[in-house]
Amino acid sequence: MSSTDKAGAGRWRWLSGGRQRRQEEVILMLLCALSIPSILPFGVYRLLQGNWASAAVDMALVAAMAAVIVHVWRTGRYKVAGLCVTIFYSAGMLATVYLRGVGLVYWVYPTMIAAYFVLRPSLALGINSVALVVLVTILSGRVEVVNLATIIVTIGLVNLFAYIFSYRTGLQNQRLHTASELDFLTGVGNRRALDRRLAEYAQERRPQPESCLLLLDLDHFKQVNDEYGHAAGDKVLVRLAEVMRRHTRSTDRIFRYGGEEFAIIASGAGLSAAGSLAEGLRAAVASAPLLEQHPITISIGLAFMDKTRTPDEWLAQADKLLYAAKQGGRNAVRVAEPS
Ligand SMILES: Nc1nc2c(ncn2[C@@H]2O[C@H](COP(=O)(O)OP(=O)(O)OP(=O)(O)O)[C@@H](O)[C@H]2O)c(=O)[nH]1
Repeated sequence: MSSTDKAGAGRWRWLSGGRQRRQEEVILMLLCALSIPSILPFGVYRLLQGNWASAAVDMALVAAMAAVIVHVWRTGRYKVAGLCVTIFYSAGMLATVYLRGVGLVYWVYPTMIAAYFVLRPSLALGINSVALVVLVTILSGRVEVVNLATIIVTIGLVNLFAYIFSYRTGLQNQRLHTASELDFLTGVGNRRALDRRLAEYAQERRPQPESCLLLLDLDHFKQVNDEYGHAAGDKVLVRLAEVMRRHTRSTDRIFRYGGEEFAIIASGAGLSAAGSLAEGLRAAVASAPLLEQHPITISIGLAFMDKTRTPDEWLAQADKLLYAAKQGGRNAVRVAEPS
C-alpha cells in the first residue's frame, strides 16, 4: 500500500521522534516492532531446548527487525527496508518450515499478508509466489498430497484476497489524492497542488530543466461579476482555463492560485521562452470570446524558478510583477530581469 499521503501524521506524532513521518514509515516500524515480541519467545524457548538452528533463525529475524526499526527511525527511508523485511520474513518462514516441518506452516499466512502492508501489491504477490514455490518444494514428499493441495489453495486464496484489498485501497488513495488537488470549478490543479509541485521542484537535488512561474490575474473581474452575475463570472473562469490548456505545452502545469488568479509552471522554459508563452497567452485571452459583448483580458507576472531562492520568493516576485502589470494599465506581461 503505497500512499505517500502524510494525512493523519498527527495521530502518529507520539511515534514520530519529533519529525513528520510518512504513514509507510510508521507502518513498517510498527510491523517490525510487533514481530519482535511475537518471535523472540519462540527463539528463547528453542535456545533453552538446545534447538540451535531454529533458535538462530528466530534470533536473526529479531535482530533484522530491530535493525530495520533503527534504520527507518534514523533515516526515514522505508522502500528498500520494506523489501528487505519481506525477504527476511519469507526466508525465515521457509527456513522454519524446512527445519521444523509442516506444523509451522501457520507462520506462512501472517508473513505473506504482512508483505502487502509494506510493498506495492504486484511486488508482494511476486515475492509470495516465489516463496510458495519454494514452500511446495520443501513440503513435497513430506506431507500427504491432499494436505499439500490444501496448503497451496489456502495460501493462494489469502494472497488473492490480500492483493485485491491492497490494490483497491491503493486505487482509492490515488483517487482521493487526485481529487484533493483539483479545483472543482475549472478542473486545473488547486493551490495545494501548486504548493506541492513548487516544493518538490525546490527540493529535487538532481538537475532539472529550468522552469518559470507565471501568475495570471483577470482584469477588472469584479466588474464582470457585478454586471453579468456570479454564474457568468464562473463561466469566464472555466473558459479561461480552457484557453490556458490550449495555449500551454503538455509539460506545463496549470493551477488556480485563488479566486480569479491562476499560476502556470512552465517547465523546461527559461525567461525568454516563458515570456513568449505568457505573451501568446495574453493575446489569446484578449481575442477569445470568454464573455459575449465584453472584452476580457489578463495580466501576467513571470518569475524564474531560481534554485537559490524559495517557492515563497518565486511567488512573491511573480506577484510583484503581476502588480506592476496591473499598475501599467493591465492586459500586459511583466517578466523578471535575468539575474
Ligand atoms: N464568479 C466568480 N468570481 C470570483 C470567484 N473568486 C473570486 N471572484 C471574484 O473576483 C473578483 C476579484 O475582484 P478584485 O480583487 O477587486 O479584482 P479585479 O476586479 O479583477 O481588479 P484587478 O485585479 O485590479 O484588475 C471579486 O469580485 C470576487 O468576487 C469565483 O470563483 N467565481
